[in-house]
Amino acid sequence: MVRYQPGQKFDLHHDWYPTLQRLKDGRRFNRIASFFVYLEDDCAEGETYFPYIETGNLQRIPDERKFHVHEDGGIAFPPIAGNAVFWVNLLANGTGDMRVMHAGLPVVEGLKTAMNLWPRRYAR
Ligand SMILES: O=C(O)CCC(=O)C(=O)O
Ligand SMILES: [Fe+2]
Repeated sequence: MVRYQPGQKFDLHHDWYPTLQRLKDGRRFNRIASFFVYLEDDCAEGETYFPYIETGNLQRIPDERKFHVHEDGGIAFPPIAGNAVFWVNLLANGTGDMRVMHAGLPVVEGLKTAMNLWPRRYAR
């Protein structure tokens, strides 16, 4: 769970681990994908921002309320309670994909609450 009050943000990062995480039973894993679910959207701004995702070849006009092209490049998803963003974190060879770097832009007013679900890929 993440919760933001006015002025709070989450700086640019990726959700995948640079090195595999190790469990007590010895298994090692990374976060293959992310589901980011907005639970509370009673706020101004606070978009989830992906600076390296381009929309150049979109086949249809997107709904601007769901996401928009950011003025600095990339795309941004405004928090809408009940909506979720899904993306894949790892390349086919298991290493992290830099294109899914993202940030939680500052919340200017109100509260934003959201939940992360991180399915795992285990090393064999
Ligand atoms: O708050 C956001 O929009 C992004 C949060 C995030 O990236 C995370 O919790 O890993
Ligand atoms: Fe994240």
